[in-house]
Amino acid sequence: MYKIGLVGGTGYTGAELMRLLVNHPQVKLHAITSRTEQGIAVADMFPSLRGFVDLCFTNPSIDTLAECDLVFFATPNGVAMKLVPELLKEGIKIVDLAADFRLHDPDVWEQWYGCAHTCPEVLQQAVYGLPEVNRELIKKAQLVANPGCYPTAVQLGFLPLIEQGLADISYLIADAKSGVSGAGRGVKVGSLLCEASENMAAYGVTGHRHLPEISQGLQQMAKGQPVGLTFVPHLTPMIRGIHATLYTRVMNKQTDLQALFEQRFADEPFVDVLPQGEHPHTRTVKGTNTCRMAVHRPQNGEIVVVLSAIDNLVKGAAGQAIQNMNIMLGIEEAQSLLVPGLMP
Ligand SMILES: NC(=O)C1=CN([C@@H]2O[C@H](COP(=O)(O)OP(=O)(O)OC[C@H]3O[C@@H](n4cnc5c(N)ncnc54)[C@H](OP(=O)(O)O)[C@@H]3O)[C@@H](O)[C@H]2O)C=CC1
Ligand SMILES: CC(=O)N[C@@H](CCC(=O)OP(=O)(O)O)C(=O)O
Repeated sequence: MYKIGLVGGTGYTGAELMRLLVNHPQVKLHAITSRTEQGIAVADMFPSLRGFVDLCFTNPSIDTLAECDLVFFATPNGVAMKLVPELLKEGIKIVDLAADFRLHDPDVWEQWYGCAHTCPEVLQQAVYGLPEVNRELIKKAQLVANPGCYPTAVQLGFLPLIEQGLADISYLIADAKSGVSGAGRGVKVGSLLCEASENMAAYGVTGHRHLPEISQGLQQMAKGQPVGLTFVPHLTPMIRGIHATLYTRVMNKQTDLQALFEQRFADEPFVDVLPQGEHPHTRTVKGTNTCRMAVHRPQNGEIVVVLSAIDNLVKGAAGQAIQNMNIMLGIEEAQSLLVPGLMP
C-alpha cells in the first residue's frame, strides 16, 4: 500500500480527494493536514467520511509528509511552492492541485498571481498533468501540476482540432460556466446562497488567471505557434460542474469532425464523445472523472462549436489528481475512478 499525504484537507478538493481515495485498494491515507483544525477528527468535520477515514487533521510538517510516498497539495495558490522543494529532496512524489507549477515561465506566474515564484528552478521538472496530452511524461514525473478546472474543459475540447491543424488558432473562443464550488470552501460574499442562486454573471472578462494556462497548453498542441484565445468565465447557480462552449473557424470543411473526435479519444478512459447532434449536460458528469463532449458545425458553416462538460471538483481537480497519481505510481490509470454520474 502506498502512503498518501494530503495538505489542505478541509477544502472542497481535499474532501473530494478523500471521498475518492478511501476505496482505492492500493493506497492508504497517512496524513491529512489543516492548520486551523489540527487534532479534530476528519470524520467530525466531514460526517460523509464517517467509517471511512479515522485520522485527525495534523499540522503540515515536513517530517510527517516525508513518511508518505506521494503528497497531494489541495491548498491555495502559492502554498505548495514553499514546501515542495524540500519534499522533492526527500524523494516524495507530488501532485499539486493549485497553480504553483502550471506555468512554465516564472515571470508569467508573477504577472498573473501577483507575487514572485519562490522556486522557479523547480518549474522545469514539473509536468502539466493533463493525461490525454502528457501521459508518457507523467509516468516519469516526480512533480505533477494538476490543471485548473476551466483549463481542463477548454483544452480537452480544442485538442483534436488544434492537434490536426484544423482550427484557426488566431480565433479561439471559450465561453465557460462554472458551479459555485469552483470558488472553494472559504467564506466569500459571492458564494452566498442569496448572491449565487437565481443569478448568472460573467467575471474576469478582461483577464482571468486561467487565460495564460489555457493559452500555454493550446500553444503546445499547436506545436509552439502562438494562439489567439478569448476566455470568458461565468458563475452559474449550481454547486458542481463546468460547461464550456468553444468556438473556432474550421480550416477544412470536408473533415468529418465527429469521426475525428471519436478517434482521438477512443482509448481515453475519461473522455466521452457523444453521438452527432447531442449536447452534454453537466448533471451527467456530476461526481465522475469524465469529460463529456460533443462537436457541432451549425448550418455546415465555417464555425465549429465544441461543447465540453466536466465536474470541476473531479476531472477539474481531485479526480484528475488521482488519475495522475495512478499513472505516477504505475497503478491502473482508472483505478477507483470509473463511476457513473449522479442522477438527478
Ligand atoms: N474548487 C475547485 O473546483 C478547484 C480548485 N482548485 C485548486 O485547488 C486548491 C484547493 O482548492 P479548494 O479545495 O477549493 O480550496 P479551499 O480554499 O476550499 O481549501 C484550502 C485548504 O488549504 C489549507 N491551507 C490554506 N492555507 C494554507 C497554508 N498556508 N498552508 C497549508 N495549508 C493551507 C486550508 O486549511 P487550513 O487553513 O486549516 O490549513 C484548506 O484545507 C486551490 O489552489 C484551488 O485553486 C483547482 C481546480 C478546481
Ligand atoms: C467559480 C470560481 O470562482 N472558479 C475559480 C476557478 C477554480 C480553479 O480551478 O482555480 P485554480 O486555478 O486556482 O486551481 C475562479 O474563477 O477563480
